Amino acid sequence: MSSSAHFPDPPNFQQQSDEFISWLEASPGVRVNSKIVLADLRSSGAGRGVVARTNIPEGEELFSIPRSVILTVQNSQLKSLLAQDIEQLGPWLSLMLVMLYEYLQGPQSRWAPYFRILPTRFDTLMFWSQAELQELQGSAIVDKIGKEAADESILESIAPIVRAHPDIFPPIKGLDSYEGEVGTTVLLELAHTMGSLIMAYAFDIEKPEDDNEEPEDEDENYMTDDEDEQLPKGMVPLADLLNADADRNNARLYQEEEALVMKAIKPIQQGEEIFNDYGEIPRADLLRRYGYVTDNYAQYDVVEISLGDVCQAAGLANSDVESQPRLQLLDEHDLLDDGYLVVLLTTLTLSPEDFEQRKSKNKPPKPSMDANQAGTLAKVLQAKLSLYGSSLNEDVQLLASIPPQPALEGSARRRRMALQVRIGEKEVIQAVLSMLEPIVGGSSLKRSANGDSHDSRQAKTPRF
Ligand SMILES: C[S@@+](CC[C@H](N)C(=O)[O-])C[C@H]1O[C@@H](n2cnc3c(N)ncnc32)[C@H](O)[C@@H]1O
Repeated sequence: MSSSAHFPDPPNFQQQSDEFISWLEASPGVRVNSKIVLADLRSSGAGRGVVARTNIPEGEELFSIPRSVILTVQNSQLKSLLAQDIEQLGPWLSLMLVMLYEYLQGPQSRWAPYFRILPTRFDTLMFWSQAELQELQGSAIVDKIGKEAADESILESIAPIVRAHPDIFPPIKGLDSYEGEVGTTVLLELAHTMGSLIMAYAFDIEKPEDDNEEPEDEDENYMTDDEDEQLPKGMVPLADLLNADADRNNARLYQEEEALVMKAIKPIQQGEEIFNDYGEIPRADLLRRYGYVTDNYAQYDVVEISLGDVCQAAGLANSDVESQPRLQLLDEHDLLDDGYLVVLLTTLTLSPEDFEQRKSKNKPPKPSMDANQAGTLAKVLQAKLSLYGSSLNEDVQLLASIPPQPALEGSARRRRMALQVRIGEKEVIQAVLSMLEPIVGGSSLKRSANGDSHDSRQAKTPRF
């Protein structure tokens, strides 16, 4: 993670980096280009990162990690120690169990020098207290954290295996067992640490023969339900020490037959940081998955609108498809999914006569955005704005009074990041309200529910 407090032994930071690189380079088949260095970027709040020592041309290999060096279910000894097939737990939980095992092996683990440089504390939302999460009140991200579901999965699938094999999963120092209240709390903490490492560091590992196939787009949650569909995950040493930037990324990991190879995808200048890409994700998701926020990603911020939000603004009693004929009509035509907001608004704002006509022909209306639909959407957005505990103007002023992120620790850092997320989402809302205003006409949109005049912030391109 970003700041020094997230690393277990900050005074030995550089030494641990050096030991890690020595260990890696001594592993059979590993190649590390001498033009790169593992750098200490704590002063800019980015933990470790990889930097170019000299100019690197486009296409040059930066490092190559044989598949046998990746921390995976396949490569760990654990599978030979347990009778059951741990792969059946799915990609998340199986790797979590394997990482728990390797972590508890301490210096005996094949990956011990790797574990020593991985963070043990996280700013991902899974670790925020209720009071800290309060700062994100109004943001849809709070409902995506999935802490309770993750706890349940760990207790159901991981805990019984760990508890049944104290020889394989020894209790950490000072603990008798992973039974009872204290044991369970410690086990959950350890499992979440591994889960968070997987979320922020692991790669989906394609099978060699799948080289040309695009990996599935998943990972929405900390642990998703459709695990059968997912690729196995693995911790790829060094590849996961690249920080990320959606615009400035200059390297990519290629999954080859025998090894995973990081290559420059642009010419890289001496002293430049080498970035991977986590994709164009909103800052709320950056915070949830990776525990940091950067202004570069402000352009990807979104505001999420649920079916329920739209139905409520349109005056429907509920958003139950069975009991709402208008929703039923859309559902029959597969138009209730994401991406059909305008046709939803059009259907919900049809007059009763027009709707009856459409229904009798079993034909949804063509999407349109006149004053009616725009007014309903504006209502949705104003209702969203009213959910946040503060106005955009208040947030902007507050942010201006707080020091930049690298100077902050703990709750202060989290508060600042939540503020950035809130501001981003409210700016999207305000930008859309501004676009709707000429369509709706009149003065109904002049002022948002929180008292922000929305003509001040129009830089954002709204995305839904
Ligand atoms: C895959 S790791 C990268 C290595 C990490 N910096 C470290 O020291 O272990 C991902 C984590 O690095 C941090 N990170 C990645 N990209 C960043 C960036 N552009 N700025 C700041 N921190 C970043 C976040 O804490 C994220 O969870």
